[in-house]
Amino acid sequence: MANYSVRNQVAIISLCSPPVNALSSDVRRGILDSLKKAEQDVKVAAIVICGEGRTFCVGADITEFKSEFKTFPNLFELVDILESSPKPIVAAIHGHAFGGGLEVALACHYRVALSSAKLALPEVKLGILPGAGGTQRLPRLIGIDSSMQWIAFGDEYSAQIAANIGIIDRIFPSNADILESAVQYAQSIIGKSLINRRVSKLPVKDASKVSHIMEKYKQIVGKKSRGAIAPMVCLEAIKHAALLPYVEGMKKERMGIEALMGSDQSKSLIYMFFAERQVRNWTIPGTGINSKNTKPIKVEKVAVIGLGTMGRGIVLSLLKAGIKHVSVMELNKTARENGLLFIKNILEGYAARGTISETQKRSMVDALKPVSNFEMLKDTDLVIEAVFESMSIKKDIFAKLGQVCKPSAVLATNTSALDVDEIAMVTPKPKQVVGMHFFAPAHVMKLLENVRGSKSSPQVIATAMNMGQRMGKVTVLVGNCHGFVGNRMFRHYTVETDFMLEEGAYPEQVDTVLKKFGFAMGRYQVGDLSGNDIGYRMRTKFEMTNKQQPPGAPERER
Ligand SMILES: CCCCCC/C=C/CC(=O)SCCNC(=O)CCNC(=O)[C@H](O)C(C)(C)COP(=O)(O)OP(=O)(O)OC[C@H]1O[C@@H](n2cnc3c(N)ncnc32)[C@H](O)[C@@H]1OP(=O)(O)O
Repeated sequence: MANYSVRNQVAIISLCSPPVNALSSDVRRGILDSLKKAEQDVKVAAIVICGEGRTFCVGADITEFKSEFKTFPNLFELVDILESSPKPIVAAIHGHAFGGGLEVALACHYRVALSSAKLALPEVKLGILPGAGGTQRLPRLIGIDSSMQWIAFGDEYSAQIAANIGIIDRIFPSNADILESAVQYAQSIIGKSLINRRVSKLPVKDASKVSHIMEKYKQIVGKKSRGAIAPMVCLEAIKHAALLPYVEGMKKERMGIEALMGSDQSKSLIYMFFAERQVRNWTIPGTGINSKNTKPIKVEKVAVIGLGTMGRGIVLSLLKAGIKHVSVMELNKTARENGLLFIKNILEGYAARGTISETQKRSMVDALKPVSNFEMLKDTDLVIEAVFESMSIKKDIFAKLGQVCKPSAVLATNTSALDVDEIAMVTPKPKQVVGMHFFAPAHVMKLLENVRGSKSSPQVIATAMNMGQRMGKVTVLVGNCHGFVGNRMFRHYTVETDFMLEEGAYPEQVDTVLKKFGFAMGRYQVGDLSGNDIGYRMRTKFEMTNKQQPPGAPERER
């Protein structure tokens, strides 16, 4: 839905569809009806489109994709109607202008934004392309090169970056009133010609270089998005913006979206989008305890024990999450020095690439606190143990943590398969113990499996879940069983690939096929990265007939 009002010659069309103002058929209809009112009202000289609540607009309503093409106006039609309005339209952006939301803004004649706003055309992450003129308007505004960067990878950009390259006309401070600022801006452009403000009418500045730019992005996409169809279709559609008039380019864009919408890849990515959100709503089966009724413990000081492959990545994830005090404990001098050097080098790399500023890098390095004994962890809020996958070593560490840590401290183990309850029992407060199973490399991989022990308290679970979300991880709560969920799934995959080795394939041949199929890494590369010894230990424990597993051994042991 959209609300309509008029203030000092400016009509205000405010999208009102909580929580994120997705462009459902009702919202599109509401915009169109309001636009007609504004166009017919002789007292209205300019129009502002804004979003109510936390955001401008996150794009098409993904839940309505199936009927997207059927209802009038679809997004594709709406953007052209907006752009051809005889009265100037200003998009007032706060929060997010994503996907169709940004396409609506591109169809407006001016765009203003709060400095805190984020912009993106992330459709490629749903296996589709920006199907409402995004592939045709963006190149006319910022050129082919930048458009390919924005559209083929779907990343979000700050309003400031968008202003630097010409998408945003005016930035307001993050604490400004976006509507008030936009109305004033709209008043300042009343009476100005719209000739150069209709983006579809603009030429594409770097059109002559399209073949060269296309080749460059084909190479990058081929490497970065191996196996994905949508990025290549996006590049093709953008190429047409350089080669064809707008109307013809739009026909090509339409062919692209029709081919991608409903494809297996798109269906899977959309499933993943909703699944990633669904897991935030965790629950403890049969108890009524859930994410809505349980508060996490406040976590300011975190410690990581062990600076091997996993510990380093976990430390980096915590630093990136903005934790200002990260104690690191590694008793082996060489491992400690190597680990700290690795962390600092990665932070240097982020700063060099502009992912973080120099100031952020310095504050992350300052947050690192090497510690040499357990006593120094006594006021830590959350300890994440990430040492060698051995029950006896972990029990030894948790017994010590149980003695020195404050009673409210959450004690987490990064075990990938061991029994969290067995580890918890060596501490005086097993309810404080939980599993936090990261995947290597932990600063890159988005999945975090939090393991609920039989004694873990709801607050402790909420704290682990909250910390995972603070780190930007897709955080899933799972039960305590051998291999939890991730490794139980992975096991079936490894069994099949191992059969292939038995049948004569080399590990690198198996990996090559998997990577060609689209996997980021081959199965045997993953083994090398995580350590094949971990798999060996897990298999030994898994074995139903080995000495440790007499007949009748409990299910979790099997
Ligand atoms: C004939 C031509 C037809 C063309 C049609 C095709 C054109 C498509 C163009 C598009 O616009 S496709 C959609 C592009 N937009 C996106 O992909 C954005 C998706 N959303 C996000 O990435 C995030 O929501 C956000 C914008 C970064 C905000 O993140 P935040 O963490 O703040 O909120 P969430 O928890 O993710 O979302 C809250 C709530 O809203 C639901 N939701 C978000 N986006 C959409 C959406 N586009 N459609 C429907 N629902 C959406 C989300 O599922 C959450 O719901 P919940 O029930 O609270 O879990």
